[in-house]
Amino acid sequence: MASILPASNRSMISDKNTYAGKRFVHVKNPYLDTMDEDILYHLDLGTKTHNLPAMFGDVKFVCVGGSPNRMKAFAVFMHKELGLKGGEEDIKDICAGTDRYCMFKTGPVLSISHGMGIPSISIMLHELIKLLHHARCCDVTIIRIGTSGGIGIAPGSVVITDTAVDSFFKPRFEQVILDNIVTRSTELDKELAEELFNCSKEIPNIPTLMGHTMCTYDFYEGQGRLDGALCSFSREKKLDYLKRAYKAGVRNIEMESTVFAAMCGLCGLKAAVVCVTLLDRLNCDQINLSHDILVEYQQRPQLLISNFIKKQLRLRDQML
Ligand SMILES: O=P(O)(O)O[C@@H]1C[C@H](O)[C@@H](CO)O1
Ligand SMILES: O=c1cc[nH]c(=O)[nH]1
Repeated sequence: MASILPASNRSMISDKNTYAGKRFVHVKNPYLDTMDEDILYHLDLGTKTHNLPAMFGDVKFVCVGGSPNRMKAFAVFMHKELGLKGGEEDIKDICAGTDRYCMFKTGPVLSISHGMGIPSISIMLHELIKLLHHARCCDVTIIRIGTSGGIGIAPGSVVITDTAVDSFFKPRFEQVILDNIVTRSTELDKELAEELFNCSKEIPNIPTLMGHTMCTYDFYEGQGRLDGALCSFSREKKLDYLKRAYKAGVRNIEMESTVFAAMCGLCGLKAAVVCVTLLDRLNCDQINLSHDILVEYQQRPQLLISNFIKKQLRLRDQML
């Protein structure tokens, strides 16, 4: 594991990579220490080309989501909510040199898009975690704000994930490394999920619940949809699967939570997943919401997270 501390200080690091009460982001790769330069290719950033501690050292909250527009909208919203100087035009895409991901920073909040699915978010997370490590960030909370399909709950409900599970309803993420399958835990920060749930009680008219989130490798067959280009199962089999998922505690389905939980957990980031549901999969497969409703639903997790961040910052100020 690479360390940002001089060797003489390493005995002061606890198991959780804390130092003098601070929780640092850690990487678990001995080769990183031996590299003269680290190019974060898909973010268009690097340790020699950018002063990462100066650019990102104050980051305390990282919010990620699939869509670039949603993550830009979230950064603009946070900027206003935090009462920071300057307007929307000042919030620029830090990764503009690449069209793989978008990244916006406002005060201590970083907002990044990750595209769709496990491979896409995984590449982004490798580079983001290295970025936070190189920038010497500490006490970082990371939250995925996404969309999902609900099971047995009203569309527009917000699900705070207590456990991310795979398609077999198991709390694990299987990563193929060389020709081995490595199984990693998908445990999320329970305290953070509880805090978010308590925060949601202060926001009227947005039904919010805690439940398991199932993460799949595909939107269509992988989520038991009958409306893809391919479908090899019956309506009865689909409903039987989704009802078994519900019985196992699954309340929504998306495509990133297991790898997100696994990677953030291994690297010392406090992580949560908060997704709005766009439909009830027990009733339908197609998303037929109007544009306005879709936009409003996507703002629901943003509203909750912005309230949470403001609360945390107020608490921190009181403690200083
Ligand atoms: O964060 P988003 O809304 O992209 O999350 C879900 C899971 C997939 O990436 C995508 C499928 O529509 O939405
Ligand atoms: O049904 C849905 C809706 C959004 N995202 C998903 O992964 N599934």
